[in-house]
Amino acid sequence: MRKPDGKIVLLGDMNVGKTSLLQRYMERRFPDTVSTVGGAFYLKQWRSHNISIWDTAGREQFHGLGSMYCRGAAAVILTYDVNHPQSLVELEDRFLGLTDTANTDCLFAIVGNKVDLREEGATESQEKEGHSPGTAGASPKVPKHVRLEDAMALYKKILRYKMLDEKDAPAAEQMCFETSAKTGHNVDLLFETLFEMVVPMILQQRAQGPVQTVDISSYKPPRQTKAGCCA
Ligand SMILES: Nc1nc2c(ncn2[C@@H]2O[C@H](COP(=O)(O)OP(=O)(O)OP(=O)(O)O)[C@@H](O)[C@H]2O)c(=O)[nH]1
Ligand SMILES: [Mg+2]
Repeated sequence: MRKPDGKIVLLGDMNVGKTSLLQRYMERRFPDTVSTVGGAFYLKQWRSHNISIWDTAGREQFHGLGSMYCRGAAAVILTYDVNHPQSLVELEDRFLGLTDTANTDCLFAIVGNKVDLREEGATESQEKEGHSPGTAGASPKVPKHVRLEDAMALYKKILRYKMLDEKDAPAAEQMCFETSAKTGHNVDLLFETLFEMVVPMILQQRAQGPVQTVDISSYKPPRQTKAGCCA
């Protein structure tokens, strides 16, 4: 097997559809999945480059592995479920910190998956209320879904967290996607946009030295201090 030239990592809460997105893209299907244990990766040849795409486990018990998988990443796909606003909150609270080990010029994509369910839900509730799809005038409700603007706001927050100038980074409109692993909506667009952005980084990395790779055998769980936590 050839050594990967660059790395992309999928992060996000359990059940948001990381594995399904990757399988939709790589295998062109939407199979039943089981919750990921640890992590797994696919190798994608894009032009003359090999890009590894790492699928990680969203389950809390594997959280410690996340930063190891992100080491040396050229891009991170932060994934949430558009039907679960909390999954977007978790990206900031639980997953963003894991990306500190990624490349300093790491790209971030924010991906709201399962849009097919949102569309299905909207049609059902419109039917219940006697509206045909697309009819205006439904009573205002507390939003049950994540709006794309919320994802874009998070993207801008991430740039600030990484101390990147908005002018130098790709625009939020370009890096925030809404997808469906079930229907395939925007899945190719997501991965291929990132590949196109990652290739110049690979060329730059090559000029600078070898790519960092993940060595699972070297992972050591964090040592517990007596006090249980440290400042
Ligand atoms: N309707 C719909 N269901 C989806 C979509 N993507 C994933 N699912 C379903 O959501 C469930 C979880 O999907 P996974 O891909 O296993 O989620 P995950 O993020 O990899 O979860 P962990 O491995 O536990 O972190 C499965 O039942 C999928 O079939 C989607 O776009 N639409
Ligand atoms: Mg998974």
